[in-house]
Amino acid sequence: MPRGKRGGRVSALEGCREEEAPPAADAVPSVLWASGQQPEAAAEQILLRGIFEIGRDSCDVVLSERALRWQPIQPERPTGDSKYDFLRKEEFIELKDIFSVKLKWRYSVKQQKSGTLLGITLFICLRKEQNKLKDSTLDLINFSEDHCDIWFRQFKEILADFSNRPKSLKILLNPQSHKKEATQVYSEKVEPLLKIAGIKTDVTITEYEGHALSLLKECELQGFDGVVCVGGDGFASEVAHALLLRAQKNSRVETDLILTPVRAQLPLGVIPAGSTNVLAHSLHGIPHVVTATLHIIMGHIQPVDVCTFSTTGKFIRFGFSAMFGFGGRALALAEKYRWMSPNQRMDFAIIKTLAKLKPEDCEISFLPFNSSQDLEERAEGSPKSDYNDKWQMIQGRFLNVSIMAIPCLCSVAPRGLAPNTRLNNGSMALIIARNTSRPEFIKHLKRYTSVKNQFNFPFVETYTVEEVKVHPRSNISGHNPEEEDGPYETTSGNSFPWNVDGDLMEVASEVHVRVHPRLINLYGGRIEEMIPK
Ligand SMILES: Nc1ncnc2c1ncn2[C@@H]1O[C@H](COP(=O)(O)OP(=O)(O)OP(=O)(O)O)[C@@H](O)[C@H]1O
Repeated sequence: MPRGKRGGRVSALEGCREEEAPPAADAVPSVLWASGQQPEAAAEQILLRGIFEIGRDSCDVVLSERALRWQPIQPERPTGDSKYDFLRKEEFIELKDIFSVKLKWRYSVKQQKSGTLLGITLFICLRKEQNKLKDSTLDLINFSEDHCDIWFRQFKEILADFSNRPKSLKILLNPQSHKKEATQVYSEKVEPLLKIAGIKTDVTITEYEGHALSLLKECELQGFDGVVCVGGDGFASEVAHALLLRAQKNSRVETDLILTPVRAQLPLGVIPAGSTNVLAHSLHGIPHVVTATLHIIMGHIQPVDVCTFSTTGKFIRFGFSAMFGFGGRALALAEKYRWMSPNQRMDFAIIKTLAKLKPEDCEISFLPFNSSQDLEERAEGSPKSDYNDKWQMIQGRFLNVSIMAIPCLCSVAPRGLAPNTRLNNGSMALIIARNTSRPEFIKHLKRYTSVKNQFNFPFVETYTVEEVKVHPRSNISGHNPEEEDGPYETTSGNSFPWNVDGDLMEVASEVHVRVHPRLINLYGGRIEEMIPK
């Protein structure tokens, strides 16, 4: 059986083009695989066994149902010599970590069409520290076309069995996100990986605010396995809202007042390319483009809780988190300074809103989380029996009210704005900051950046809830047209600004927020599983 020359590392060949197998990231540090939990080899059926050169060694390679294992071939040694056993240490990768396979060819300048087969390249998803995923390659070198063909077809078959992985995606890209880098992020980091994985894409670059919403109302999504948005939180929230609205319309759910929404039909992938990437950060534990892309490619799915926002019996929108009071006012003010860079205008608005800090006089009623009810039942919209009489009410003057269905991890709050909630535990965190002095409130805000408990202040209360109604008791503090750049201005007269996933929502009266367990599937890994213990 012809084999590659010893020591002839393929990536080191000069003057050659390797077309079929483009170089992905750096080669896999094999020690990483070996240190993982090895799948039980003995019990597995062997699919193929053969010899390939891996790295600089000729290896005995075994492909079984769950893993690919290899061991350098060593000359016979006297038995019982532990030193040589160590040298023969087996390495492996699990098949579930492979996302593509290509034949590796060498083309010289003269060989434009038919090149020389060098072997097979496997594209692998590696788990790194801090929840990061990274793409890598493993070259299996063998010059025999027949040999490689058998292995190549076997790998293709294995990959085809991962039916949860998307084959075709609708991509929506906001070119205006953050510093307008979403297009570059997509073409440089996302598209090459999707191509290697053989995923078909249909890309729409949005042209105006609300474009994604109107497009997803009408466009044909048959044939797509998922939708992916490239942008920030406002954009991701718009796309999630659009997918959920579409699902209600398809199921003929009355959208004037959505009580028990149906789940979105397609999963959504979120590529972080905005000024705030709270959703992607909460989903993946890190706002990292390659990690987000690999979760999509690998078909990792997370069902995630979603809130509905309504007022006076009318549905407004879907969303993942909201802030009323300080958070809403700061966003409303930042929106007036769109000409500034995103970070600049938000910093400026926060400082200005702090300078004019004012409590909101309101009544907050909430339904505490009923942990005894089955989440699956709730997700299916089963009635809540007599639990409705458990509503509680608090009133007073509040500086900020946060209502969050997801942990809201972000760079300024590494533990999350709502560290006690999970992506899909069927509850929301209600965090209330009562009126206090400005220095005390600032101290509370600063705590978010540290690992200390940001809620350990006498004026802060936290609840785990299923529903919340925020009812401002007077409208006086609403719109104040006299105050040219005051923090209370809204664009629609006497209304109160809310910050819903970084988007401004202006509502004049009571807002009713309800959480709906696992309403949308998002591409992402389980953070709890991913954080090393
Ligand atoms: N082509 C476009 N032009 C202007 N706005 C757009 C366009 N496409 C989408 N949008 C809107 O831009 C808003 C903000 O986008 P996104 O969240 O991606 O960026 P961001 O930089 O994180 O935003 P923000 O500056 O609000 O934090 C979204 O609400 C979205 O509807």
